[in-house]
Amino acid sequence: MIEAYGLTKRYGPHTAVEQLTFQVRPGIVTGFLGPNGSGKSTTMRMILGLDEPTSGTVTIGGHPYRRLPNAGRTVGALLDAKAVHGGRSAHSHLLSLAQLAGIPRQRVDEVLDIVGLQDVARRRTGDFSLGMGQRLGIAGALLGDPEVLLFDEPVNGLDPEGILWVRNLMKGLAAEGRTVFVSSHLMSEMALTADHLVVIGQGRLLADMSVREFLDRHSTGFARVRTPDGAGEQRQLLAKVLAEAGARTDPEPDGALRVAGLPLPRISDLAHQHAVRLYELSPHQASLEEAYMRLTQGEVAYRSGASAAGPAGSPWGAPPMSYPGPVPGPAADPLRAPEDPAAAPRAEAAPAPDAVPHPCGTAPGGFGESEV
Ligand SMILES: Nc1ncnc2c1ncn2[C@@H]1O[C@H](COP(=O)(O)OP(=O)(O)OP(=O)(O)O)[C@@H](O)[C@H]1O
Repeated sequence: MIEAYGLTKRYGPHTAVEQLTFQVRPGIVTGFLGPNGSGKSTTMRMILGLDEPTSGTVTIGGHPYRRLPNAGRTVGALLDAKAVHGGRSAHSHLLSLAQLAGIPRQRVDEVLDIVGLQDVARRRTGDFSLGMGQRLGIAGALLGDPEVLLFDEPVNGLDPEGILWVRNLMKGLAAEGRTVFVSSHLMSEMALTADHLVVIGQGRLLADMSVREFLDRHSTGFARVRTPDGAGEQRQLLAKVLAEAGARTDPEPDGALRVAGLPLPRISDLAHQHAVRLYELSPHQASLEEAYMRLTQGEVAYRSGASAAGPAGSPWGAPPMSYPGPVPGPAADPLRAPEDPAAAPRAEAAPAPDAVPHPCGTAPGGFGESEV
């Protein structure tokens, strides 16, 4: 169990994390969600003893990370998949970590097998793709067969098959009774992976509840209504009538109307009274992604200038970023802001934990350059 109480981190005048109190329980996957710059990595670094809280506490199994007995075996983490010496092979990287933590050599082959890197185990990690690097980072986290696992954006760079694999891995680890805390800015992915959500915005707690409860609380129902003439006169008349009755209406790209604020029978009655024929009248629930966008609206630290006003006719007013839906390419990632050097986390000199490799793959004192 991970427990944070009043966790706060300030960098000079900037508050990165503010009064966070939450628990991460064993046996389930807990998703840690927030837009870019909301404080997820800072929180994870404090959990792992890599950053000192300005105030508040965070413990794993009742101990601060640095006082954990056998931390290297109790906690595994993937923080930054790129934090690997590019000249070393995957095998030698993992072997160094294993040796420092007193983990038997054969475990290296086991974790390489689990993450599917056995065929490239002797290749330079510098030649690895982003996805292979993620798999290597996950292998490092699993090395000590730990009870508590933290993953910071583990699906970054993975293809659909890799994403599915990570999802099943997380669920499997939780099913074994482990504590699994996984950060993401993609609600759609978390909806399929997590049982519980901790959502933050600008360092503050926005939600701490099950995925089901999150949906029930934050998503709103709406109706889709379609007239035979698409965006023609009939639809215009219906939109006017529904708006007069108190509904919010928004045009959908396919010519339908999205109607919120009126029950379906009332929409049907109004259409009938005004002789508007309907080809569709169907109930819908906003997706988890939409619910998340609504919740974090106004909590986005870095926003894209082009889309800051939101799409025309957005049912959510002016969301912090346009959400174009499942479009391939960079636009599919609604919360990724353009590169902002000011937003890049800077390494903070923190006293090294005990002389064991850190679960996120960084070893106190550094590793040698040569193959082991
Ligand atoms: N060492 C640091 N010094 C100063 N500011 C920092 C430092 N580390 C993080 N920050 C700031 O704290 C805020 C939270 O950053 P953090 O990296 O924790 O967010 P995040 O939610 O993990 O973002 P992302 O999803 O982009 O990784 C940001 O405004 C960031 O610029």
